[in-house]
Amino acid sequence: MTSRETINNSPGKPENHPINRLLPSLNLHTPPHLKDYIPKLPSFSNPLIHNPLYDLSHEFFISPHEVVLKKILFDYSGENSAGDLYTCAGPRTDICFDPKNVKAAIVTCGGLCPGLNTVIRELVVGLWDLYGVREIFGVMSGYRGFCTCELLRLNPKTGHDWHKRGGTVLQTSRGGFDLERIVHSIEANGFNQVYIIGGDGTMRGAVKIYNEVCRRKLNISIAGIPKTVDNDVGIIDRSFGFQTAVEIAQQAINAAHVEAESAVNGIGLVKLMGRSTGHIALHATLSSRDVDCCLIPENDFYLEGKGGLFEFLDQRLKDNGHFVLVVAEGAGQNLIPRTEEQKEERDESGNPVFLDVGNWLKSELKSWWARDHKGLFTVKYIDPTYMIRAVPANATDNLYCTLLAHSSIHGAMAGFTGFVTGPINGHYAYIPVDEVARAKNLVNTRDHKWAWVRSVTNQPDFVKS
Ligand SMILES: Nc1ncnc2c1ncn2[C@@H]1O[C@H](COP(=O)(O)OP(=O)(O)OP(=O)(O)O)[C@@H](O)[C@H]1O
Ligand SMILES: O=P(O)(O)OC[C@H]1O[C@](O)(CO)[C@@H](O)[C@@H]1O
Ligand SMILES: [Mg+2]
Repeated sequence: MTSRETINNSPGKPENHPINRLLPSLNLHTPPHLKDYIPKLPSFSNPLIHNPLYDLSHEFFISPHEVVLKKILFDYSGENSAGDLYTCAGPRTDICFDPKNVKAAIVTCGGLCPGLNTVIRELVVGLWDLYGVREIFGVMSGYRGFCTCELLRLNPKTGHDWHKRGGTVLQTSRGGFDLERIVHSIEANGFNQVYIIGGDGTMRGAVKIYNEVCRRKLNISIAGIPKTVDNDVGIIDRSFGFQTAVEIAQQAINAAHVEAESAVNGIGLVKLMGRSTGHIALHATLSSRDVDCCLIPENDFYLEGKGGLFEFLDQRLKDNGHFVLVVAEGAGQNLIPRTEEQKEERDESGNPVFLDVGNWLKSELKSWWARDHKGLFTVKYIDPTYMIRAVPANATDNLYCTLLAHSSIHGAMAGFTGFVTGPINGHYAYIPVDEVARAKNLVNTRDHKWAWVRSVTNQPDFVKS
């Protein structure tokens, strides 16, 4: 349902200006709208027009033509250097739901992430205060809650302090996705706005729900809110809770550094979350500056021989007497010996189950030292695991969650559906959910950030010569 229009008018520029060459290559990624399949959708005035708290005189409402440019830095003299435009998020003058008739459902799926409770709280407060919606329900325990019909009635009073709490008051789960039962439950309960908060797996589920709702031509808006502590969701700038997680990860690295420095040939080994992406490890490394080597899933490494980890570590121990090693949980999985059964292991959502790279590294380090060295040697392994994600959001993430939730409400009220809300270059946008479900945000080991890690740590590139 994603429509891509080509923009080809260029007001105010001389015909031969080089920037004109960009215009044919701009793609507008419009989120689906209920009108796509319900042509006679009613229209209502946005109640914010009568809200005395808002100054409507200056660019308050978003026009249908306001867009956010994905790639804001480009060379306009080059070929194919322009890019993608996304619909600007925010309130519209006309909305497609009468707030009196809105019945909203909110669900959280997948792993925890700091800020989940803030998003839930702000969805409730925003629906209630901005639009006057009174029928708001939490669906308990992820997608499974639609099937069991476990609902929790929500209002701003019940959720007033949720932004101060880690976790999700609605509980979450993996697996249990049953499309038929979910859409049946949405219809049977009379929900006409469904807010789905989750990561890449959740968004793949949201695409299926949206497609089925669309096929049945139901007047129901499906709104996705991207959540993942790993920061692996593509297109958007970053996911909420990520900064909080990086902050907490610092504490683990600090402790590892203190332990390593205080021992003879001390190694401080920290394993951080990051299933298939090393964003947390990378950002924590860059912020800390105490890290000697950072291992991420996007950059293969090896232990023995020239250019390997042990050679580097040996030299650092000789130079500094200690070593801090940060490893993302998804790194080195191809190096750890495993049984056929372990290779096949999946969690309830179908995600591969990892072996503990930290424990494996610890044991490899000890064997290496015993084999090739004499004298004292200590490895202190710190695995903060869930501690970095089971905390309340920090101030920045709390604000982000609030804007995200309110932008999402404005989008659903305006009749958008099958969309995800997220910041693109600092501006909130509505992105087709199928694009978000496909886009993966990996660490680009060829960009300046990874180069910066290499220059801070001086670690090898692990490319075998
Ligand atoms: N391809 C898919 N189709 C339908 N549902 C899916 C799909 N992939 C995952 N899901 C469902 O989405 C929910 C969450 O998925 P998953 O456990 O992979 O977490 P996630 O949303 O990726 O979040 P995170 O990885 O940040 O923890 C689960 O209920 C799972 O069954
Ligand atoms: O919550 P679970 O099922 O233990 O899964 C943990 C995984 O969830 C995440 O926190 C988010 O995907 C990963 O970093 C981690 O591998
Ligand atoms: Mg995921």
